[in-house]
Amino acid sequence: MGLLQLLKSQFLCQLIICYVFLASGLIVNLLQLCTSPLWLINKQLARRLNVRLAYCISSQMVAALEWWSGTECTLYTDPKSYSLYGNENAIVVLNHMFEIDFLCGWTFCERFGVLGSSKVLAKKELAYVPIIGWMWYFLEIVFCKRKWEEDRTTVAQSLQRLQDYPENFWFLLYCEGTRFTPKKHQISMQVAESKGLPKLKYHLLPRTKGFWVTVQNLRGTAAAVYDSTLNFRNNEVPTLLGILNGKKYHADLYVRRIPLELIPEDEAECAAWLHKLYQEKDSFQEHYTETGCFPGPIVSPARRPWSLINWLFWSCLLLYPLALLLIQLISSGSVLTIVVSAAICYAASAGVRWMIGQTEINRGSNYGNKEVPLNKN
Ligand SMILES: CC/C=C\C/C=C\C/C=C\C/C=C\C/C=C\C/C=C\CCC(=O)SCCNC(=O)CCNC(=O)[C@H](O)C(C)(C)COP(=O)(O)OP(=O)(O)OC[C@H]1O[C@@H](n2cnc3c(N)ncnc32)[C@H](O)[C@@H]1OP(=O)(O)O
Ligand SMILES: CCCCCCCCCCCCCCCCCC(=O)OC[C@@H](O)COP(=O)(O)O
Repeated sequence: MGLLQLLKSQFLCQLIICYVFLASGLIVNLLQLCTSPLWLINKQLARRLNVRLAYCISSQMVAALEWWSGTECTLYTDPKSYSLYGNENAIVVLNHMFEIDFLCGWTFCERFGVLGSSKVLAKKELAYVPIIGWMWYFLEIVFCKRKWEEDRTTVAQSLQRLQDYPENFWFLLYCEGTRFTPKKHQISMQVAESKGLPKLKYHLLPRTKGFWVTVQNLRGTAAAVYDSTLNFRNNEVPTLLGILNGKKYHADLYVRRIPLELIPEDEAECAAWLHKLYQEKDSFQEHYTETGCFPGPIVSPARRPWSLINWLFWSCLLLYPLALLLIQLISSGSVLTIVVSAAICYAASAGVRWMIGQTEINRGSNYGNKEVPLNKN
């Protein structure tokens, strides 16, 4: 292990990264709250401000991936589509198998200049995660309860609000609805069988309603669907804790641009289209497993310095007062003050650990885990 790698694996370094993230995140959340009155006066300006404020938070996680862990992200795509990425609104359909797939998605958003405005159809539980969830509230992220009866109107309404969004955005949709586990896979394949659909090896059966409602409500707003399939080299199982430890991974992303006009308007036809798309995605994963690459030319965008610059800015701003505070604390000699400060540090690190836990598959939800009564055709 090299010296730099040893440094990266030190708990103190990780503590500093988490402290900067936590302190700057709460400051940004507060600034976002301060933009509330502006929404009534100049909504578009409030949105633009929030895009930049959100960038301050999400780009720190991107910096951890790109600059701290040195993880490489390779893009396989058609060079003709490449020039459109970042210059139009798009719906991104991504497989949901890895704990850091959202972070790899964010990395590509950063490289194409849409990180601050990127959106997702997220489960409601994530709205309550401090910093990220609160930041999302001001970014007009679309939340769902994964109960169609309740979601059908709320999701459509939230999507309609994006029709006059002033910045280009990518709207991420994990059509599988939950992360891949062997049990969820087995149950969803029973559903596939009951519907007479071919079995998938690497994906759960996609839920089609969210996709249909998104396409219908973003017609005229988004230009295309970016069908994206992600995998990691050498059968790696990447984690956020691994990233914080400075572990380097290598992600490969295969993206196909599909103009929105090619997607059927009728709900049943749109569902069938999505099922076919997932069968194709499954074949790309099979190709990856067999050959170690995706079928397509590599056109990788380089990482940009902005996420690192943002992180250095917040570090300079927040580490100096922390150092002063520590010196004062030690020189005060008060046992009570030291014990209270240690308790605050402990509570903060437990909070961060809980947030990291939100990304862990073995702490995931039970959605898709319940056997459903099947009507065999
Ligand atoms: C150039 C570079 C390109 C790309 C870069 C990549 C990405 C970057 C882009 C953007 C980044 C932005 C942000 C990223 C940051 C963070 C993201 C973080 C995480 C958030 C992710 C989540 O929270 S995922 C969970 C929430 N989302 C979803 O669930 C979406 C999918 N779900 C749906 O669409 C659902 O339909 C629903 C949620 C709208 C409604 O849920 P409900 O449960 O009510 O579903 P259904 O009505 O669909 O279910 C009933 C039907 O499903 C059948 N069924 C039953 N059991 C199963 C089963 N186990 N598997 C499959 N199907 C099942 C059942 O038979 C019913 O069938 P019908 O025929 O009646 O439909
Ligand atoms: C600079 C770096 C500092 C890092 C330290 C702080 C880390 C804080 C991390 C907060 C992350 C919170 C946002 C998480 C997004 C999680 C995405 C995700 O994968 O959600 C799962 C859902 O899709 C499906 O849920 P399940 O049904 O599988 O259950």
